[in-house]
Amino acid sequence: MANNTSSLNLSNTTLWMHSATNLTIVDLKTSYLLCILASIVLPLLVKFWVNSLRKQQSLSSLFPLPPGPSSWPILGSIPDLLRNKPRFKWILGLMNEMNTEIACIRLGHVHIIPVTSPEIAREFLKKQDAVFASRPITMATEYSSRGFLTAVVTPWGEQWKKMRRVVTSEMVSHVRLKWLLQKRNEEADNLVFYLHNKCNKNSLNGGQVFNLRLLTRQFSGNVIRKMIFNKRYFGKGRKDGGPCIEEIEHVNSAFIVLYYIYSFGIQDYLPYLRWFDLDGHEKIVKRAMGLVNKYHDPIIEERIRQWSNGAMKNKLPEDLLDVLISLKDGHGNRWLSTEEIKAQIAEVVLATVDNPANAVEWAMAEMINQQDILRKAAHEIDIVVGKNRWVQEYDIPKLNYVKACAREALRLHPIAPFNVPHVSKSDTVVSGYFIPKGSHVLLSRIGLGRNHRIWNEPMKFYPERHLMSKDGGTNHVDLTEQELRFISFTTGRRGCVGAQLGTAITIMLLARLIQGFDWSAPLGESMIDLSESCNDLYLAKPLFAHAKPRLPSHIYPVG
Ligand code: HEM
Repeated sequence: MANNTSSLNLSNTTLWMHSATNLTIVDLKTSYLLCILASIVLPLLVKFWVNSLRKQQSLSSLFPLPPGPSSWPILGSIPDLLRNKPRFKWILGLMNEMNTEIACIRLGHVHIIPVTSPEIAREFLKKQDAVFASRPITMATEYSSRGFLTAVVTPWGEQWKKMRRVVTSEMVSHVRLKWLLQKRNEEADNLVFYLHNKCNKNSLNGGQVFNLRLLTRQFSGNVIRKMIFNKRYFGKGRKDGGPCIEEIEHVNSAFIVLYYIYSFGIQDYLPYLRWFDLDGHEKIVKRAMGLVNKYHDPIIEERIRQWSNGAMKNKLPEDLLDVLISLKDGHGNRWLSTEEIKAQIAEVVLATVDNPANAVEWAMAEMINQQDILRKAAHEIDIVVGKNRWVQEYDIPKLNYVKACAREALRLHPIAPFNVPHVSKSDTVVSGYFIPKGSHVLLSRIGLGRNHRIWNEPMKFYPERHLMSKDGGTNHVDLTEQELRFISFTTGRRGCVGAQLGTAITIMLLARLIQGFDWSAPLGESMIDLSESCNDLYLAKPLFAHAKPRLPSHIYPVG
């Protein structure tokens, strides 16, 4: 037994020794391999690190920052920003003084890069689009997006990708827009019904004077409310199709938020001062966003309850809110949280109301002063559509001149001084200038659209400029401008996803106004005053104009 045991022990020991030897050999081999690998990889890593460090150093030492004003330590040019209002005019004034189409203004720790040249704009948004595909973190956008849950203002990352996908495929895709066409048609019909009704009731020289700022903003608001909530009115509504106090407050609040988004608030450049709300922006934005949400949130919460308690079990989605609630992830759970739904709906309302309303208000003001342009647009509609039916979205491809008028309004009278900011994700060089990581690139909408180098007589409202092609032929016109000679929907990773809907709302609004009515300055005024507001780019005074029906009365919708 003992022998057996010892032989067993012996064999165990031998086995152990064998495996130990094997292990040692394996260990040795592994270490050897690791050493070889390390000796190859480590130097490579170090070289890569040194190179990228050198590249960073060399970028900033080889290339200058774009020209800009001298600035204070820590504060940068914030004292000048505080002294000069409106802030966008001060920036453009500086660029004019320095005779430059790209500049660098340091505000706190942020480099602001304003651009007025389409060639340089294309370098940012086309050539180096991937580098400039983020957005800044600001006080106002934090409120408008409920902490960066949405597609427009959220910095680059997974949340932005998710919500951009939601908006693109579930809210404004071709299929969705076709599905919701009837709702948009109802609002286009309601517009001419409301105007015609008013003209008949209180006729003044065969027509009536209207506030076109109110009309255009309400039309855009009505369309998006119908598409999202399947309703025009939040409250009881009005039989004549006009807005009630709730809808006016809703759209006005949206415009207030839009005004303060990216408006150079001090807290965005010196975040530790946010608590003091030095320029009062936070209080205003919080209140206005609260008013927008006051109308949306109860409807959204109630609808989510209906979907979860089975009340909608056998129903099909009727509007975009239903669509968002019923989206499912790979496990059959709701894909969007309640916060995401609320945030994205509010953002789509903001994204929809401003550009179409402002472009049409300005286009109408310019065209009323140049009646030959108005007549030409009306003539085009008469030829394409006739006088026995209303213009429809399917007519839009054929309404080249009407589209040229809207395009000209977007070029000459943009709603905002700058495009939505693009933030750089790394150091880079553009147009021979060093652009540090984290810079805010601001394409100037008026700097581009009114650039003398690009446009003949840039301050003239002249739709024909969009019809003539370089070879003397006629262009097919649409509202997009990929070459960034002015800003409409821009291009690239952060470009607008709502171009089709935006075009439909803008052109239907403009075309229905022109088709249904003859427009002139109110009685007693020979011309519309085209002065621009001192603080922004709106018409200084809302456009009031006289409308007179121009189609046979049986064509106008009733009730
Ligand atoms: C005439 C109407 C419109 C105009 C002129 C317009 C213009 C713009 C512009 C200039 C941008 C910023 C692009 C950039 O950062 O380079 C933008 C972004 C965006 N727009 Fe529009 N827009 C219009 C209508 C709409 C509508 C109706 C929607 C509907 C959902 C929409 C959704 C968006 C979204 C989601 C973005 C952000 C894309 C991103 O950051 O990834 N827009 N739009």
